[in-house]
Amino acid sequence: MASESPRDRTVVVSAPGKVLLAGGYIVLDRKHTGLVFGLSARIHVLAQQIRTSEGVHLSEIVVQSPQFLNATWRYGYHLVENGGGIKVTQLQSGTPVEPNHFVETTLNYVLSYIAEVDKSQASHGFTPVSLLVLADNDYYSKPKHHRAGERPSSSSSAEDAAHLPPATPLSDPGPQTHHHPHPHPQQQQQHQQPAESETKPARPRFRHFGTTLGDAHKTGLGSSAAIVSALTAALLSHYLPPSAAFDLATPQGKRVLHNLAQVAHCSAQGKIGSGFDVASAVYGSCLYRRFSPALLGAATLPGHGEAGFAAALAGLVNDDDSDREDGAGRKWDCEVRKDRVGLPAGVAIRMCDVDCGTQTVGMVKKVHEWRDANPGLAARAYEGLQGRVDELAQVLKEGKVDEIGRVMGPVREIMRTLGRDCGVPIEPESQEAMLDGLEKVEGVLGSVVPGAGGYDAAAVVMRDDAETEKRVKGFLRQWSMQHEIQVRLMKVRGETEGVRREDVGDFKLWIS
Ligand SMILES: Nc1ncnc2c1ncn2[C@@H]1O[C@H](COP(=O)(O)OP(=O)(O)O)[C@@H](O)[C@H]1O
Ligand SMILES: C[C@@](O)(CCOP(=O)(O)OP(=O)(O)O)CC(=O)O
Repeated sequence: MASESPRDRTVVVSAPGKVLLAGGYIVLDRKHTGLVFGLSARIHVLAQQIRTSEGVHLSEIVVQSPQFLNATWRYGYHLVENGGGIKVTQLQSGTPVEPNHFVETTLNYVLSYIAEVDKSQASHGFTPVSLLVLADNDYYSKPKHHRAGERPSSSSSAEDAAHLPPATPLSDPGPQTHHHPHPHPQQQQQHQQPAESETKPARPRFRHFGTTLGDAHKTGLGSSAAIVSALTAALLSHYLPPSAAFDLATPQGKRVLHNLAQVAHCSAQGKIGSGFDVASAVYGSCLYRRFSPALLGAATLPGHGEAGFAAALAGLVNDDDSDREDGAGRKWDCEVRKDRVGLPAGVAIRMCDVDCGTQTVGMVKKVHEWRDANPGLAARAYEGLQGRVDELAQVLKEGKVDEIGRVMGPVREIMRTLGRDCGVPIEPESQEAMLDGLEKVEGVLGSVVPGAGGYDAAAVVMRDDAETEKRVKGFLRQWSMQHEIQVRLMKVRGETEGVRREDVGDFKLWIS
């Protein structure tokens, strides 16, 4: 008899989105740090064993995002020879499903790690698991017709989504159509509602976006880092037995999670960024110094599937060949300073989504070209920005509300100048004008273009009261009308906590 019932292994883990309030570009350099806040918008992953009828053997891993159309990814897996790790293969049947590269890569890395540290998983095979991804609503914009209190006028993709055919059970390996094997409770609720009900239905906690994931409009909160981190944590918590000592609540558990999620995220991205987004998904708000990029080079880690990959991955993630107790021999040399970050009481960091359709590609590449061509100038600009990052962190941490504006102004100025020097729109004129206007609204303490900058987002540090929120929304409404763009204040706000286990009871609707 199995010692654990399937229910025992059901876990829900969530990880927050991010906003790099100050330190864009300089944080790519280990000499410098960035001030990053976790966000209240989280991506949750519910892992539960798929229960099969007696005698039926399934070796599937099913990932579903029930907020999107055609978003069920089914995988088989096999052990690659010569210690190349576990490789998952997407199973297609019926309507083809677009691959989900971040999910697939995370499964490859995390299952390889688990099979390496717990050899019994490799010999017995992984028990079939369902992984449900539930993203807080602010990660994606609403479909246009739901904006500004409008009601949908006719049949639309969102409405179609609300009338999807009934669901097939998760354990059914039969042909797939574009509907969700796991029904969206919003759909279930819709069917249960009395037809004559004229009352506005309650806003669902996880709404259906009525589109495929590929067509969804992202609001730039760092969905890929949050999903990679939450999926990694859910898999580790679900599969590793207590004897393997993976515990998300401990510093060692967080370290393993952080290292593994960074490696998987970099691989899926196809580039090694600073990693501030994964660090804040795991640890929450912090002053972040990056890890040395060489850590993930071919000298440390063979490619996935290559001979020796699994053992090298486990060694790198566990970082267990460090020779000193204080960790000084550790390979992972990133720094996460949570003690340097805080927010004054009564002050909130809020995010604006700017829907302007302007893309900013290759900004990092251009900034680096400029930096390499102008080392002296660049070093001065980077040092100047570092000074302001530290000052801003200190003012926020020490609760000096009256000084926030004084220290945020120069952050904007340096970013704007950097953009002009490099010929990239870090704080383009349209954003400059909007932020100037926003900063005149009573209760707004400061604003910036977060992260790499560009046209599509703004972060506002403001007094956390209903009156200020009303004035800011009013300003943005007017600005949107006058400039024929859509700018809206999202509900999401800066929050300090990183990854966390959620109460499974809060997700009862989603448990099969
Ligand atoms: N709700 C979700 N369900 C499944 N996969 C998701 C979800 N949200 C994001 N992803 C994954 O993350 C990718 C988006 O990553 P990216 O373009 O880097 O966006 P971001 O800037 O938000 O991190 C998607 O293509 C998908 O692979
Ligand atoms: C330039 C950067 O320092 C900051 C980019 O921050 P964003 O928040 O703009 O990032 P994305 O969500 O990936 O678009 C690059 C980095 O640190 O990796």
